[in-house]
Amino acid sequence: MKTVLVGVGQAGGKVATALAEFDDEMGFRAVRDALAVNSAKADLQGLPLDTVLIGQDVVKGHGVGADNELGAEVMANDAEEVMSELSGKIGSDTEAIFVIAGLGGGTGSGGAPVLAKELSRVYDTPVYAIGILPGRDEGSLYQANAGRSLKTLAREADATILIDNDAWRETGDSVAEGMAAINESIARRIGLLLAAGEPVEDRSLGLGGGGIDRDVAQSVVDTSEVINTLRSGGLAAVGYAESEASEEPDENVNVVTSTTRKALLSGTSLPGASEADAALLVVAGRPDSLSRKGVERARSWVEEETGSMEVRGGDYPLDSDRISSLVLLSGVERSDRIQEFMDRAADAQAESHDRTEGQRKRDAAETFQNDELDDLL
Ligand SMILES: Nc1nc2c(ncn2[C@@H]2O[C@H](COP(=O)(O)OP(=O)(O)OP(=O)(O)O)[C@@H](O)[C@H]2O)c(=O)[nH]1
Repeated sequence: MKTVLVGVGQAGGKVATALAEFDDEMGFRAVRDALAVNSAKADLQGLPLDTVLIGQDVVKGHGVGADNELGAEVMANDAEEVMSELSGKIGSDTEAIFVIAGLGGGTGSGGAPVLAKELSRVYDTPVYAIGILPGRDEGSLYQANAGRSLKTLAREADATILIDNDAWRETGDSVAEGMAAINESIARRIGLLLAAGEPVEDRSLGLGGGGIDRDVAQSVVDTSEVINTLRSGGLAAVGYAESEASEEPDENVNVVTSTTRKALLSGTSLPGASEADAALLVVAGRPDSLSRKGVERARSWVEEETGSMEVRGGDYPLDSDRISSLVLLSGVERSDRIQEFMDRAADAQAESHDRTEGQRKRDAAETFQNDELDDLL
């Protein structure tokens, strides 16, 4: 999937960098170009990407200090410059544009929905967002910011893949300590998803050694399958797990099914999200040891677990000693994790509005429709 990345804000710039570097190291060539946009000059310095500094006349390069309304405003004011920089990167062969941002801060939280809206207005190419949710311990301003940003982003982007900053945190790690590891996890998952539709070069993938055999490394999962899985719009999540494989396909039936189970039940970017409108399963491994039966069983299991009849899938030939499963879930609005997050965001906003607490029981899917949480735009 030929992709252009735009990282907005600090988290956006760092994750876009991690993803572009992963794609490059693996030789996937799915990431065709990347741009980092920020209102804080210091956060752009040192990034190995092209950059645009926004809001210079307002915040003088110092960032918007977690004020996401100001983040939205400076992006709107300087959208022309950002779009002009992007017009040199987005070509007729671009298959997707990814806007990446941490939703709890200011620049990315406010700027990403504004940019997604503008990109959708100008380009026919699908515009997807990767939205990073603040960890539970990040404070109510971050929760409220993320709630408003997510509500708006979900409306403006064609789909929003959510990453929960608590998802892959080791016990005892603070969010800050775990950040590099989280960014690597995001890069691997999204990187493999983007690569699924691309032919790959003959080099090691780092999945237990070995290189990719050019003769068999064709794209089995087509880019259109990723796009169709995300077509229902709304919120999405990715799950991933890998395990040691046996040489014989028959011995790998259970490896494929158990790895897929692990990917969905304990490896997703949004813990607890398993109910979905649509899903895509990509099982990667050495073709002569990959069990077709295992892949079919895993796909049926994903259908049962997600409650979706729209589960696409395929295997991805990879000369590796390991078998890995990547699951893309689309339409996860009804998950408990989203419900819990939207409740927290609405409470945090109510607190900041100095309101007495309203009705406590909310339906997260409805929170996207009603006015309990203010839109940002
Ligand atoms: N996964 C991940 N999350 C990050 C990273 N850096 C910051 N975050 C999260 O992103 C949110 C804050 O967003 P930032 O990107 O730092 O803020 P910003 O968009 O630059 O906005 P301002 O600094 O307020 O102008 C918080 O929830 C952080 O936990 C990162 O490198 N990786």
